[in-house]
Amino acid sequence: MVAPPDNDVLWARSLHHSHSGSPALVGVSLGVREGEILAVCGPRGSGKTTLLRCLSGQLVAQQGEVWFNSSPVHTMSPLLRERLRRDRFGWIDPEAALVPELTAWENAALPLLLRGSHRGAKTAAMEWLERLDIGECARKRPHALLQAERQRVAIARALVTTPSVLFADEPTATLHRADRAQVLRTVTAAARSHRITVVLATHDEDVAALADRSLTLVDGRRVNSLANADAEGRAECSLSA
Ligand SMILES: Nc1ncnc2c1ncn2[C@@H]1O[C@H](COP(=O)(O)OP(=O)(O)OP(=O)(O)O)[C@@H](O)[C@H]1O
Repeated sequence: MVAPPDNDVLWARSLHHSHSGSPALVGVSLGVREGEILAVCGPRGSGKTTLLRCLSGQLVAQQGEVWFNSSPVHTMSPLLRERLRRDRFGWIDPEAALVPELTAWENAALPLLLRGSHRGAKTAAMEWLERLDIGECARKRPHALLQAERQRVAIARALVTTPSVLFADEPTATLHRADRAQVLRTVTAAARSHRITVVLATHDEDVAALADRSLTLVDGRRVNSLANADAEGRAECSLSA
């Protein structure tokens, strides 16, 4: 087992994974630099979600390696992987799964509350809700929120711990076009200002254009990697993959 390059926060080598015998990832390798925003593009069923789940330690690929900050994720115990996800990663799903009994701010603060970081949890959650333009919804429960508002709460929850890496799986797929651009700009600006590395799965070219770099999967295989010359406010471009 050879350790990855020091300057990649996340690194994967030759990932292979099948679901019930049908291949979802076929030899995918990549590296992501600290603070980089990488878009993982590809049509439906091309393996984007499976790749994000392998990189974040939710799933261990049947073959291949995943490293986070020079630690092998693929050989970690389930408990260590869970801790890694809780302490260092944020995750946004296409549709918000919020706790119905909790208010918006309590949902957003949940990762901090679960860590036992009660002090400052509400302030941090409120700051993210304000930044995502839903501060006035803080006391509402999910059933009283619009779908777009629920998704913003889920985004606030993913950012509230200031994770090292944010995994965003089609984070704006359920939003209207106008909402989509604004939410994505907020997320990418927040990531850049806090040096959060982002791995963003999308099949939308407009979304991918906000990243520093994009790679494309087709039928579970990597077909290219492009630096986005005009990504907004981008950090220095990484060509490490
Ligand atoms: N839990 C599962 N059980 C069986 N097959 C699965 C499972 N998850 C994914 N697949 C299959 O694996 C392949 C890759 O799916 P994946 O969800 O990773 O792709 P995707 O690019 O994220 O697609 P989408 O844009 O539709 O979410 C697809 O053929 C999909 O049907």
